[in-house]
Amino acid sequence: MTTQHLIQQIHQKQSFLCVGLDVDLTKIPEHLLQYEDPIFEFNKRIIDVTHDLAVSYKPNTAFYEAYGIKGWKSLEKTIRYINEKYPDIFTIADAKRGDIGNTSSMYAKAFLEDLDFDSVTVAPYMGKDSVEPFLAFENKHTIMLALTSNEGAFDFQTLEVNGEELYKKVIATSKTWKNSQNLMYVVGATKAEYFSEIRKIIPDSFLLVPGVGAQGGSLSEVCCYGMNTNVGLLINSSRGIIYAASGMDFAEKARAEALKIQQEMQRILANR
Ligand SMILES: O=C(O)c1cc(=O)[nH]c(=O)n1[C@@H]1O[C@H](COP(=O)(O)O)[C@@H](O)[C@H]1O
Repeated sequence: MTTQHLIQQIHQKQSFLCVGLDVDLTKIPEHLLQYEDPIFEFNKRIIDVTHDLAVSYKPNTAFYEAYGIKGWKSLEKTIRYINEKYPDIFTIADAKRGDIGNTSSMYAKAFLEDLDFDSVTVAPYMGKDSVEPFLAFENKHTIMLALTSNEGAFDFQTLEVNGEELYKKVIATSKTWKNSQNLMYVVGATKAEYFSEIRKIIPDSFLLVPGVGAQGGSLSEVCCYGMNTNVGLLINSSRGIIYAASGMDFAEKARAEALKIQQEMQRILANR
């Protein structure tokens, strides 16, 4: 999907919500466990009730890999379902990959070609040659960790290196890589006060922003400091939406949570 298409979807739906499909079999409604593929059944229901409120879905691959080959099959069925039924949705494989070049090429093929996601998350620790293989795919996007939502972000990312914080150096350097126009960046919603500084380095890039909902980040603060003229934000909530309830009404409750966020987004878009 092109960035232009994503922007168009954001305006059409008045939403920049990304629903995180982090499915844990111990948390899904019991009545779904009788199906052959409970994870897929859960996802299908969540997707069907939120697709008009969200522009993106982000399965975190850990939640599928944890169930071995069955989990991988559920992931495959989920992405095929979205691509066939809701082709205007921007899909993110949250896999946080990155390795020496030839290995990264294989990771990129797995997620961007075989599974046909629109994007994949990568960790930048191994540098240029570990990220560039992902950037080679036309109309696909590589979402690189910049400043993460967790406490451990302060262990390395904010350390000063030659007078500059490491995360800033990483972002600025990534702009010099081949096909860097295909880069987006992860910035945690729990770090709203950093967005202005980040926007000075990458004013036009899309930012994937996890950390609202269960991690307590503020949507309005993130928008205040992080939004650009194209909106430029995809705000992710996983647990806050998909586990809104665990009974027979889980899908309606998930929709109600997604609707709350979408309505707040609509208000923010109208007032900017
Ligand atoms: O890359 C991510 O998506 C990510 C980066 C980050 O800094 N923090 C973060 O929480 N995430 C992911 O975003 C999702 C957040 O889930 P909830 O906290 O349940 O909304 C999980 O899949 C995390 O792995």
